[in-house]
Amino acid sequence: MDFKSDFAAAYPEILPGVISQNVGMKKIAEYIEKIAVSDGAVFLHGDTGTGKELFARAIHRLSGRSGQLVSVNCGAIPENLFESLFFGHDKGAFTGADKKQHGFFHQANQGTLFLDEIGELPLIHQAKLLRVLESRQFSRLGSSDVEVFSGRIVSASHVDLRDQVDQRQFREDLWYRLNLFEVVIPPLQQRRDDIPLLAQFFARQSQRIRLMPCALKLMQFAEWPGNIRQLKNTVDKLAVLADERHVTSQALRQLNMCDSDIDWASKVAMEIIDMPIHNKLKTIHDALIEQAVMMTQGNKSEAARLLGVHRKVIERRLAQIQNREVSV
Ligand SMILES: Nc1ncnc2c1ncn2[C@@H]1O[C@H](COP(=O)(O)OP(=O)(O)OP(=O)(O)O)[C@@H](O)[C@H]1O
Repeated sequence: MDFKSDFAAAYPEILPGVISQNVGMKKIAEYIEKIAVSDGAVFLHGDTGTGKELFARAIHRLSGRSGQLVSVNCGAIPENLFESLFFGHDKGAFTGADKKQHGFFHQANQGTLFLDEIGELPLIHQAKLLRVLESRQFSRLGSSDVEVFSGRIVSASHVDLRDQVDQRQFREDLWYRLNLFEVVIPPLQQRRDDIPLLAQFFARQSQRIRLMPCALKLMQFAEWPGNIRQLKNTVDKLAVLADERHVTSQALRQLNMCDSDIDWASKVAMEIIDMPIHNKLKTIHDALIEQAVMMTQGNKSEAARLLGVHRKVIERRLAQIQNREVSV
C-alpha cells in the first residue's frame, strides 16, 4: 500500500474534506450525496465549529456546478451595504460608486451562494433576499438591466431558526424557501468516537507531534464547546508548545489543554455512578462491548483492540448476550 492510500484508510473522508468514522455522520454523508446534485436549497444547522462551512464546500463540490462557491457571513454585512454587496452596483449609483461592481448573486451564478449565520440577517434584508429567491431575478443598483440568478443556495445557522420564526424574528416564508433539505450536524460530544481520529489527523497535518493513546483518551472525554475548531486549535497549539514530540495526557494537563483536571476514567465513573442503572458494572461492561462491536462493524479483533482486552473476552460476552436473547 502506498502512503496516499494508507493515509486515506487511516483518516476516512465521508465527503470531500470531511473526516469521520461515526455511524451517524456516515448517514448524513449519504443523504448529502443524494441531495448535492439537486438544485434545492440546503439548510445546515449545527453548533459553532461543527463543520458547517466544510459541508457547504463539500455540497458545492459534489453538485458538479460550473460556477464558484461564494461564502457570505450574514452577520458581518453592514446594513447600508446589503444591496450593493448582494446585487452589485453601476458606476455613479451612489456617492463613492466610482466603478461598476458585481454582487454576490452575480458571482455565485451557476455556482453556490453560501449564506452563513443566516439568522443574523435583519428582517428588511430577509424580504429582499426572498424576492430574489422567488423571482430568480435582480438588478444592480443604478441599473435597469435584469439579471437572472440560477445559483444554488446553501445557508447555515448555529441557532434554531424555527424558534426565530416563532418569535417573528425570521420570516416563515423565507425559512421554507431555505430549508428544502435540512441537515443537522451533531456536536462533537455526540460523536466522541471522532475525537481521537480528528485529533490524530490534525497532529499528522502539523508534522510535529504524535498524540499518545492516554492523551487521546483524555481528549475524547473532555468537553469541546467550540467543537472541531477548538479541537484543531488545541492540537495546533500543542504542536508549538509541547516539549516532547510524543504528547502524553500529562503533557496535555500541564499545558492546560483539556478542561478536566481529573482523570478521564474518574470522570466517566462519576457520571455513571450518578445514573439510576441497576447492576451498573455489568450493564456498562455489556454496553462497552456492544458499542465497540457496532463501531467496528462487527470486527471482533478491532473491537478488542479498541477496548484493550483479548478477543476472547468479546466473543465470550457476545455469546452470553446472544444466549440470553434467545432464551427470553
Ligand atoms: N469532519 C471534519 N474533518 C476535518 N476537519 C474538520 C471537520 N469538521 C470541521 N473541520 C475543521 O474545523 C474547523 C471549523 O469548521 P467550520 O468552519 O466548517 O465550522 P462551522 O460550523 O462553519 O463554524 P462557525 O459556526 O463558527 O462558522 C475548520 O478548520 C474545518 O476545516
